[in-house]
Amino acid sequence: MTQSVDTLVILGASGDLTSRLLLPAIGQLLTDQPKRTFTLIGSSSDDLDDDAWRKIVATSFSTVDAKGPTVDKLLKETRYVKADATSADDLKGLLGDAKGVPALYFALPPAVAAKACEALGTFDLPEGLTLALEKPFGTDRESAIRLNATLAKLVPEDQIHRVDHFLGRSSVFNILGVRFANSILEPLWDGLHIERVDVIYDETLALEGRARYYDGAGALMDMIQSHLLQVMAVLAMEPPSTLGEADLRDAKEIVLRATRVWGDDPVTASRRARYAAGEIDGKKLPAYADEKGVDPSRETETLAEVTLQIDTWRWKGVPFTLRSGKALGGRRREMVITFTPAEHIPTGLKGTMEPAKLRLLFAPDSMSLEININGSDDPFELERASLTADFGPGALLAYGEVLEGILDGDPSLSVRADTAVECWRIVEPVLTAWREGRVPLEEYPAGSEGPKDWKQLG
Ligand SMILES: NC(=O)C1=CN([C@@H]2O[C@H](COP(=O)(O)OP(=O)(O)OC[C@H]3O[C@@H](n4cnc5c(N)ncnc54)[C@H](OP(=O)(O)O)[C@@H]3O)[C@@H](O)[C@H]2O)C=CC1
Ligand SMILES: O=C1O[C@H](COP(=O)(O)O)[C@@H](O)[C@H](O)[C@H]1O
Repeated sequence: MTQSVDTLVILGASGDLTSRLLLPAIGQLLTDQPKRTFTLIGSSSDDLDDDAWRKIVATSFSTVDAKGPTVDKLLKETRYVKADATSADDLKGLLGDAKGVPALYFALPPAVAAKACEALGTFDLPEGLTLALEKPFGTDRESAIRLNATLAKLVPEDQIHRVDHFLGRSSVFNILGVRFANSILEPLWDGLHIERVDVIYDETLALEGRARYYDGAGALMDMIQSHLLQVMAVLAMEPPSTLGEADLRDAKEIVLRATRVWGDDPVTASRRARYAAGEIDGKKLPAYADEKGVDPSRETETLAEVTLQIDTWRWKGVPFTLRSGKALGGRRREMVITFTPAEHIPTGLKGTMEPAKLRLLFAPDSMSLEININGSDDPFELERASLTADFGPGALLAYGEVLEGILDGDPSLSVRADTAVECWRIVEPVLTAWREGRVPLEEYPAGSEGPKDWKQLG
């Protein structure tokens, strides 16, 4: 731990991200690493006072059983400042108030965060200021380029953290261990031995009152353009020499630069759908279009699927399909690597001929390698067996890993400027085809597996 930040200012302190994910991660980090000391300031446009804010912090901390003198000290000293994040005067006041080296965490809707960055360019910023921006970074490729240019005028690139909390998930660290700490998988990790790769993140959660943000984003921008492309990059990248910031981020960037929509045809390579009324776990859910704050004419998708190709020797001909959706009947969150079928099964063996599959599951993290083995009764009758292993949950929550990087000035887990633009470049043809109505918006009942005729992945 070489902490470089003295005061963490969260803009958007009254929002969902702050209370549900950031504050619990801070509580856990301080419980796990009690030598850390920093001041926390919460800020948003809401009329809160210090006591109300402390209550929010304490409630979030209690969800992770945060305790110890460092936690108590932070709780006692944390303050709330009402501010408009897009006002230069308010931001100047906030930063002027911060002790030592500050970090600004933009837990704000993306358009508001972009305006806040422009406002920061109108006055002198404190030495060492760190900026942490949430995904989605910008709202399209052009705006991401503009936002990068604005940020580059404010602070050096290594003080900019474009947060993608999936990069802090133990599931992503597990890919690195399984792939690069064994000599049995990496030689098979290419188009000669792998038929397809699917990354699936189906949630049972629905809109959860987030229309203000989600209705302008949808499943493609919310999950695929950011998180799932990052996961795919780690699955597909060349083995890096180290896990240092430059090696890791270069390796991801190279693979993303080679990625494009399968066959350059977004119409056949993508699908979108929106949930209709239904039921999940005995709870009735209204149609997405009827949720509070949703404008149905925007045709925002709540389930998206895109197939990509990676133009490298290693991945020629291998489809990578990324899928994510809300209000689905079951939580299915996994990366599935389907190997090519055996070249020749000796005549005399019968039964299942399915290719081997490696499944890496997100939280709780586990893996299973599904293979064909001889049957227990008849040795000539093949059966399916699964070799499984559980991974530990990791010492820190994903946001704890991310915050640790921010507080210690290590950008390894953050998305680099060029990569943020690349991710928009990859999905842009799909966004355009959808906007032009060239891919129909289908429907699925909440609580189902998605539209009936969609092929099962993995
Ligand atoms: N929620 C989640 O699960 C996740 C969210 N994210 C990202 O985090 C970001 C925030 O999302 P989320 O917390 O869900 O959104 P919310 O709408 O719940 O919260 C947004 C926050 O921003 C504040 N805000 C909006 N405009 C201003 C302004 N001009 N000045 C000051 N404060 C302002 C709001 O305050 P007020 O209510 O007073 O307007 C509120 O505190 C998004 O980019 C999202 O993609 C990323 C991962 C997960
Ligand atoms: O960034 C987001 O991620 C969550 C899913 O991540 P999890 O770690 O909470 O499972 C998703 O629900 C949300 O819509 C999205 O903004």
